[in-house]
Amino acid sequence: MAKNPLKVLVTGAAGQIGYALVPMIARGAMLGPDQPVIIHMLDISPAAEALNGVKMELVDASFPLLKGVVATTDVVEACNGVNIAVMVGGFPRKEGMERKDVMSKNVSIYKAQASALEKHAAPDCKVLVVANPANTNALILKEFAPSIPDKNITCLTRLDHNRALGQISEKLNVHVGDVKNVIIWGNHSSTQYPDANHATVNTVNGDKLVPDLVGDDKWLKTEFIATVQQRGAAIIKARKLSSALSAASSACDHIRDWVLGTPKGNWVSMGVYSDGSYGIPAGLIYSFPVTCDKGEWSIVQGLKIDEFSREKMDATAKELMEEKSLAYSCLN
Ligand SMILES: NC(=O)C1=CN([C@@H]2O[C@H](COP(=O)(O)OP(=O)(O)OC[C@H]3O[C@@H](n4cnc5c(N)ncnc54)[C@H](O)[C@@H]3O)[C@@H](O)[C@H]2O)C=CC1
Ligand SMILES: O=C([O-])CC(=O)C(=O)O
Repeated sequence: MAKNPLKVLVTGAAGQIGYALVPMIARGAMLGPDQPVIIHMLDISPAAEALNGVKMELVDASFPLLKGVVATTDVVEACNGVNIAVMVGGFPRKEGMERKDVMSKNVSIYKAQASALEKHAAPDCKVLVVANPANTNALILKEFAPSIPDKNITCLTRLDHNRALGQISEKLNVHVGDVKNVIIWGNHSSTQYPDANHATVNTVNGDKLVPDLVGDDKWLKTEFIATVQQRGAAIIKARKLSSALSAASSACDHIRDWVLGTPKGNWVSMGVYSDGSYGIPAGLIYSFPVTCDKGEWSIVQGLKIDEFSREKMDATAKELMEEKSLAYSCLN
C-alpha cells in the first residue's frame, strides 16, 4: 500500500541551499524512494517572487513522489502539520566573517519561528537547524518551543562529518564509502573537533583503524583537523558563496539516517541536546557520535578519550557556552 505523504518544511527555500535541497527531497533522497512528500517552503517577503519561481520549477520537474508544494511567506501556513522541519532560513556568513558574527541576525529569527513550530507542526515533528550559528540557533529554538521534545531538535554537523570522511578518503586513496565512524565533536564552527581516532576503512582484510593506515599522527592532529574546521571558509573563498550542494546533501543524510536508521556498525555525527555524556555540559546542543534506530538517536557511549581529544572537546564546549550567553544578550 502506498505510504501517506509526509510534510517537509524548508525555511529559506528561495536561498542557495534551499534551491539545492528541495529537488533532493522531491526525489526521495531524504525520506526514501517510496515516501511521498509535500514540501512546504517558507521565505521572507522580498524573496516571495523567487520562492514562487522555485515552486514553478518543482512543478515543471514532474517528481513522482511530490504530492504538493506550499510556497509562502506566512510562517503559520508554512509550519502547519509538518513532520520534518529543515531550518535553513537566515543570513549567511560572508567572506571574512566568523559564524558568531551572524549571531544577532539569526537568533531572533529562531526565537520567533520556535513558537510557530510549537503551535502548528505535527506533535512528533523532527527539526534540523542548518542556519548558522547552527548549534545556538537550535538551542534558542528548543528553549522557545518547550513543548517540542528535546530529542526532536538537532543541528547539522553531518556536513563536517562528510568532509572528514572525504579528507581521509583522499589521504588514503580509498573510496569514501569505505570510510566510516569519524566523529565531529562540538560546535559547527572552527572550534569543532574532527576526530579520526575510532574511524575505520573497510579493506579486503576487514576493517582497519584510520590512525594505523594513515601512520602519521601529526597529519591527523594538525592538517586534517584544520582542513575540516576551515572547509566552510575555503568554499566561501573559492565560490564567494557558502557551501550549498554539500550542505543540502548532508541535510538529507542527517534526516534519512535519523528517520530510517544508521546502518549496523556505523555511527554519524549530529548536533543534539547534551545529556552530560563524555563530560559535556548538559543543556548545550553539541555534536556527538550517534546511532539511530526507529526514529530515535542515541549517543554512542564508552569511546576512549585521550588527553588531546579531551582538550579539544572542552574547548568547543566552552565556545558553545559563550555563544549561548551571547545569544541571550542579543535577544534582550
Ligand atoms: N550547518 C551547516 O553545515 C551549514 C550552514 N549554512 C548556513 O545555512 C544558512 C543558509 O545558507 P544559504 O542558503 O547559502 O543562504 P541564502 O542567503 O542563499 O539563503 C537564505 C534564505 O533565507 C531567507 N530568510 C532570511 N530570513 C528568513 C526568515 N526569517 N524566514 C525564512 N527565510 C528567511 C533569505 O531570504 C534567503 O532566501 C546560512 O545561515 C548559512 O550560514 C551553510 C552551509 C552549511
Ligand atoms: O562556513 C559557513 O558559513 C557555511 C557553513 O556553515 C559551512 O560551509 O560549513
